[in-house]
Amino acid sequence: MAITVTGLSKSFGGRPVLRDFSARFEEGSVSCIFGPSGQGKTTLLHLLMELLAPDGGAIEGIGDQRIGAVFQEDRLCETLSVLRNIRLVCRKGVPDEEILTHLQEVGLRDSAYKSAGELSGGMKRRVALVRAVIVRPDVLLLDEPFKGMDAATKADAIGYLRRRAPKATVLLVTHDREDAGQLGAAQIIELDA
Ligand SMILES: Nc1ncnc2c1ncn2[C@@H]1O[C@H](COP(=O)(O)OP(=O)(O)OP(=O)(O)O)[C@@H](O)[C@H]1O
Repeated sequence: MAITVTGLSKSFGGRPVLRDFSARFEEGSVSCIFGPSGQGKTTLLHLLMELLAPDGGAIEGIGDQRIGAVFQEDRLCETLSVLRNIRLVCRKGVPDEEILTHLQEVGLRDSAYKSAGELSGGMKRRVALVRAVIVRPDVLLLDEPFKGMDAATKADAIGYLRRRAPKATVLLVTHDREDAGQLGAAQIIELDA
């Protein structure tokens, strides 16, 4: 189902962050969201996830869909192993082997039994990406998911995303213009003042 956003507005402490923002995200499409720091990219994702309420406007088409998210922060349980972090979002009965296969695809199989807190920044991002993708989401909301990854690791992560979530509606917040081409983005949204 397509997601439609109409006339969305949000202010914090009287300062407008989003003003009359409208967009349509077609089912199964990739949209990249660019814009300088502080222009409301993360806020937009939080509104779509209903972590924030808008001051005005409407969001339609997302309510019944399964959402996977990579937040701007990793939001991992640092003392739990990588495997356990991912298991937290999986249904009962998902075998370890399935989780390990996902981890292998992003180059993390050898880190499966390490505590999340021991990983580098780019490794944590990949764990967060697997955690978002493994639930087979209809909608993927990704806030700078490739932060801290070198070019080769990022290429692997993009390949993983395209292979494992080919039908998801993807909204990707990024500062890297090349991501749009690599992900075959159908739409580019510029948020700026
Ligand atoms: N919960 C909040 N309370 C108060 N102000 C907030 C809150 N969330 C965001 N803001 C403010 O809203 C503005 C937009 O923040 P947001 O994180 O959406 O920007 P962004 O475009 O994602 O930036 P960046 O590229 O730096 O991640 C910022 O000025 C931020 O300080």
